[in-house]
Amino acid sequence: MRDSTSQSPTDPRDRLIVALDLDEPAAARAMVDRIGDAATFYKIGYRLAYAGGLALVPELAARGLKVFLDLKLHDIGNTVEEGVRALSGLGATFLTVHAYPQTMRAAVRGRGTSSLKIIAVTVLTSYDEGDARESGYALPISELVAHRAFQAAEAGIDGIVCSAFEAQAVRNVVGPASLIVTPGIRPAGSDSGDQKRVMTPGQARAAGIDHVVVGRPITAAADPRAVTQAILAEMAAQE
Ligand SMILES: O=C(O)c1cc(=O)[nH]c(=O)n1[C@@H]1O[C@H](COP(=O)(O)O)[C@@H](O)[C@H]1O
Repeated sequence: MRDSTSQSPTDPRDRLIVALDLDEPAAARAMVDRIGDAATFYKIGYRLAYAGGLALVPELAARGLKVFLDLKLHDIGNTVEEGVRALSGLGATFLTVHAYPQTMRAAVRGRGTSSLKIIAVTVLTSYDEGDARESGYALPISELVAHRAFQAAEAGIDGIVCSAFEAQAVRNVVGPASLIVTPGIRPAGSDSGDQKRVMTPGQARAAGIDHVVVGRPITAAADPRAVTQAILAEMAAQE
């Protein structure tokens, strides 16, 4: 399997990003403590960020953990650029923006020389072809994702969020140095919820992704640490 990406994780635990989609920082801290050293990379989305969770970014970073700040920014260029600039010193490793050319170029300018990696969200994993058509897109999802991945590469973006179904096509477009991050990941037998383009951790790894994002299957589990370890073991079996 392809595994020569220059930015690909060296610690296998970094391949799994646990989405801390919880109501408050105290709940997120408790979840991080329960998972313990099984996970090294956490995602803070806007549910938690708007409830005081931005303060967790430097806090988790100071504990040696990596943070994916998933704010999915999209606005006029100046607002995105200055917003990214304001976020770039927090200590996050990844920040998401929507994959629109103006937005992506502005985010790259705002990131400047900081080590923050800008990750572009192509087509949400909760969308199927009908949802994309309803939103006014005539292209099939696979083509829309590839189109946006191409534009992301042109804009100097560091990585792509897509579903694992599009991972190989995206790799062909962005090359080996770009990161591919896939949510919509479900261990076999677990509830898909609102996700529509879904793969298992092992299938995603075999498809050449760099990182999977998993939230509810871990955070809603009776034993989040055990589920985390099982997902990592399933991915390691594909190495
Ligand atoms: O940018 C993301 O992280 C994201 C993009 C996408 O296309 N689909 C998607 O599910 N996500 C996020 O990934 C996480 C998936 O959570 P679960 O469905 O609970 O595993 C959520 O925090 C979503 O906001």
